[in-house]
Amino acid sequence: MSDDLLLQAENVTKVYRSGLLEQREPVTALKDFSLELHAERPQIVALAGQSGSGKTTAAQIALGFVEPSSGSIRYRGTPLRTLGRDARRRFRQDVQAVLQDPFTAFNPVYRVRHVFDVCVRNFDVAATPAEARRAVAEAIEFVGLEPGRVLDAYPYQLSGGERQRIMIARAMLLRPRVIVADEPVSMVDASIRAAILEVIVNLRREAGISFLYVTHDLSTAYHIADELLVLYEGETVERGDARAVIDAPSHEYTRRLIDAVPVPDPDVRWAAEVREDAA
Ligand SMILES: Nc1ncnc2c1ncn2[C@@H]1O[C@H](COP(=O)(O)OP(=O)(O)OP(=O)(O)O)[C@@H](O)[C@H]1O
Repeated sequence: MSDDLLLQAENVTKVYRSGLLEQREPVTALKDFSLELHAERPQIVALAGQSGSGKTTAAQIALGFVEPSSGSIRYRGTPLRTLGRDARRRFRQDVQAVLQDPFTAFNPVYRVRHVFDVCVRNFDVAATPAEARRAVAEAIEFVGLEPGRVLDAYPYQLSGGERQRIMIARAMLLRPRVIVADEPVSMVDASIRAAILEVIVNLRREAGISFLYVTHDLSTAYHIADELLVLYEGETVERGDARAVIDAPSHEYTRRLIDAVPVPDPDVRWAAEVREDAA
């Protein structure tokens, strides 16, 4: 196995079974799912599909939050299940999550500063407190916010888009190799969406961070993703270069997803420019 493989899902299937007291049929959320993210080749891989197609399940499995029913998920060649303490800690730092609703990631009683203090305390972020403060400020500036204002704010005093950017800055502070972003822009309006997608593209280009970008929206995948996987009822029905797949889909379901994209999209021209810049 190549050392270059940072994160690898191999024929992963997830079946949710009901609890002892419930009598529901088991649900196969993900079937034979495979994915490779390489350490030396940062990529934005989009995972698209309609609601219930298995995207979040795949993301949660990649993060180690959900156990596959079969198949394996490996971090630097070792199955997640068998990672030792130190390797698990590296995995926890290397593979970060940015989720759909950033509000749930904040503790409302603490100022935003607390999110970063916890990271600095628990992870290897900087050698000295002064260096840590500098790294926090740099991460916040990278996502287009002003450290002096946001660090002393309470989460409710920020907009949804600002909270989402704070979560990206938090992930960035840990210098991860992969960010799993599950619908990171679905709850923000179009102009903020454009700014957040630009941060994602810049992080790939400037910090070498790969993204597993979960979305139901093929238009954003078209503009920022290198590779696109389309899930339909848990099965991967398309896989390939994002633009090539969308320009010439081979599966009827992908064609329907493309038809569902609202046109004209005010983001389209902007996002095309971002992608060209990134190339
Ligand atoms: N914890 C769970 N227990 C039982 N079934 C689940 C669980 N989580 C997800 N499912 C089911 O698995 C299937 C895939 O769900 P999943 O959330 O992965 O899809 P999704 O594509 O992310 O959907 P959405 O876009 O609505 O979030 C759905 O049928 C869902 O109801």
